[in-house]
Amino acid sequence: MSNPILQLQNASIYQKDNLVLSNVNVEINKGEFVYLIGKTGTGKSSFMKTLYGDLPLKEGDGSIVEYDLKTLKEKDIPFLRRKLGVVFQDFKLLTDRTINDNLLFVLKATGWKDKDKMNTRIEEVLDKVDMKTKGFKFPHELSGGEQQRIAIARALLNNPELILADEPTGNLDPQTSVEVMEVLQDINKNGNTILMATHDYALLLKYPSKTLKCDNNEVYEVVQKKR
Ligand SMILES: Nc1ncnc2c1ncn2[C@@H]1O[C@H](COP(=O)(O)OP(=O)(O)OP(=O)(O)O)[C@@H](O)[C@H]1O
Repeated sequence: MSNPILQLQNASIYQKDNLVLSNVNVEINKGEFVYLIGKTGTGKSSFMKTLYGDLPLKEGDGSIVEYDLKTLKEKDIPFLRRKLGVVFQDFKLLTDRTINDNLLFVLKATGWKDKDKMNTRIEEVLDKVDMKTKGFKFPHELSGGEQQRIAIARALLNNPELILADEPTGNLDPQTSVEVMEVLQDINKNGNTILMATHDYALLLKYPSKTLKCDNNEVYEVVQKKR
């Protein structure tokens, strides 16, 4: 039985008054790994931003992790983001504190209070991305691939129902991209649903999965050829 975690119907995606994508009909079910591809400027980031409440959904209908995007209020956004894990191309780690303190910052900001529980959760997520021994380091002491693994760990802290990854391998070399992708694949196999925007076609070929394409102001599902 399908169990949509994300549903858009006749949605239009705007950047201010500019229509970026129209008539978007997309459904993502629990447990899926879905790519969002398309040339630069075709609207991948705008699509993602609409999903995490950074751009308003002005036309059409949309629901994500049980939030109605059409009626989403400013005050709902922090709560929506707690049910989403968002991963960016440029990692967005806080440079003035250690990895452990980066993760602690997010836990405190999202309402965690118990110190032991917070430390346990930090260990758990670092373990999931194979970075358990690196918590004491500062971001600049880690490689790009390691920083991205930390960003994925941070996204996992609150057990998100959906992970939105916008070009997570965009700043990484091909070998490191594969390593980060392996982490995302493992997380998906453990039950997390992932939507990943990318223009890395090598990854698509290596890890084939459901693919949505932005092109010509539309989003449609690509049927991958069997090789
Ligand atoms: N802040 C903004 N204000 C106005 N227009 C914007 C803004 N950001 C992006 N756009 C426009 O919206 C369109 C889609 O951009 P978007 O960043 O979503 O594309 P993208 O597919 O993610 O590209 P890339 O792969 O380069 O990140 C482009 O025409 C872009 O110029």
